[in-house]
Amino acid sequence: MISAYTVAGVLRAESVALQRHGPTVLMYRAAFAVAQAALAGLSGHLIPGSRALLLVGGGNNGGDALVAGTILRRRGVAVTAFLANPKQVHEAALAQFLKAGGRVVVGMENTSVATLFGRADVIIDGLVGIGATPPLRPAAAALVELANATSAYKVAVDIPSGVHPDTGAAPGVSFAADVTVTFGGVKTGLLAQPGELVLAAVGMDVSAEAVDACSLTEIPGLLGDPGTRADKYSDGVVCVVAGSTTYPGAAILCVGAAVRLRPGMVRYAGPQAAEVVRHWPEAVATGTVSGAGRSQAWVVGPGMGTDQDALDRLTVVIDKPEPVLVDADGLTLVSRHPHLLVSRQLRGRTTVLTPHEGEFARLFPDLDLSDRLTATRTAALRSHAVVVLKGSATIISDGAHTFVNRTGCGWLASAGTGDVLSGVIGSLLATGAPPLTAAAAGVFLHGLAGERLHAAGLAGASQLWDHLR
Ligand SMILES: NC(=O)C1=CN([C@@H]2O[C@H](COP(=O)(O)OP(=O)(O)OC[C@H]3O[C@@H](n4cnc5c(N)ncnc54)[C@H](O)[C@@H]3O)[C@@H](O)[C@H]2O)[C@@H](O)CC1
Ligand SMILES: [K+]
Repeated sequence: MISAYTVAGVLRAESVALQRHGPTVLMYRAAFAVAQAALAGLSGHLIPGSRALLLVGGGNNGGDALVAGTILRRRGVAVTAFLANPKQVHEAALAQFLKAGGRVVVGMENTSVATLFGRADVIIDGLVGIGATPPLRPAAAALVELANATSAYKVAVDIPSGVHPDTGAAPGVSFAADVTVTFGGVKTGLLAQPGELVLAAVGMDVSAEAVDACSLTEIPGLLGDPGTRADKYSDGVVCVVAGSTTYPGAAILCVGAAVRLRPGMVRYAGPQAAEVVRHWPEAVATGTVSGAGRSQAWVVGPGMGTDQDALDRLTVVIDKPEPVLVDADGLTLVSRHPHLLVSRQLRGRTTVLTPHEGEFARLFPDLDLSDRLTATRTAALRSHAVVVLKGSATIISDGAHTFVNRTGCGWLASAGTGDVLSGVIGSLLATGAPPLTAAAAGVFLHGLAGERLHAAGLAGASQLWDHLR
């Protein structure tokens, strides 16, 4: 797991490190890591003769960029610094940069800006770091837009400018980093960002400042070994309540994910019982929820529709004492009938909600989705549920602990993959895993399966099955 830190925590650790090492050493270490990342991005180019462009703001973040530029300059890279705020620039870093033969550009009118950006092989974003709050001022925003329009390799210093370091919110334009080199500790706002993340310790000890927003890398340790369990019942039974005559595929995808993930028993209850058994002879299927038999967890909603019949099925499942995962049409129905969730909440029953952003907005219309971390945490606290906000970086929270997932790839946003995810998480819930662990691990495995499928040159929700075990 990657622990993450708020700006306040990093600043406390930084003040200790500054006393011990002094500002010059810290900045040099930070800049060295940035220069290394830039050189790695230039691989394939001849280093002497390649071009780097620095976007330099008025604070220490700009100072880091200038020192990184100095290091690159000494390696033979042609480096130009665009000073966004020439009246306020890190003087010592600028002096070193000029001494090393760096070139400085001030203001848009002094040069052919398009040529400058268009020719750059690498662009280093040192406009603002953790000392600023987005949105960016217009001058900085304009530079970021120019940079984002190029195909240069993009390196962000500490945090992509325009991204809130604590929350990951980007209320305006933000630097589209290929890699972010962050110092001391990973800022919580970075966990939800796309792109590679490099941590440069620089000599700060942040251990006392960890917060509980994590990225998952240690799934096997979180889940037990299914091979050691005794029989089909001891591993937990999940019952899937999904599908309709309009959407039979959702039932098959959701059941299939559960069947393929774990060898224990999978039940299905709904109008697609015959189709489900035709696809998955392992599943035990029945037409009605009341006829489904005992289960240790329930998945309700994918493709079930939103008519009275669907509402009736949902209402029966909602009343179950076991953990219930509500997805898709189930979420739409819950947003129309909020008392259904409240009844589980009042009885202290485990609920997992897996909305995409549209469903989230219907469920929690007042929560601001430009800050996805806070929105998910608040939704979890309010609903007493584990909330899984799906997206390019899926966020999983029970209100107290928050995970941010970094596995997956773009096509996982396509139709049917959500049904597979519900089956995966439901299947893990049935093992008795703590709901937050089941949800976070399920999202991780689903993303990993997507990555493997993509690497194999394939895409399609039903093929995810082959990569789940
Ligand atoms: N934590 C550490 O130990 C280290 C921190 N360092 C760097 O120092 C940075 C923090 O430096 P500072 O505190 O000087 O702050 P920043 O450099 O992050 O930001 C301050 C600058 O941003 C401008 N600014 C503020 N709001 C803005 C907005 N909305 N739009 C555009 N410009 C805006 C200010 O006018 C000022 O010039 C870190 O992010 C990191 O890059 C490094 O020097 C290495 C060591
Ligand atoms: K930056």
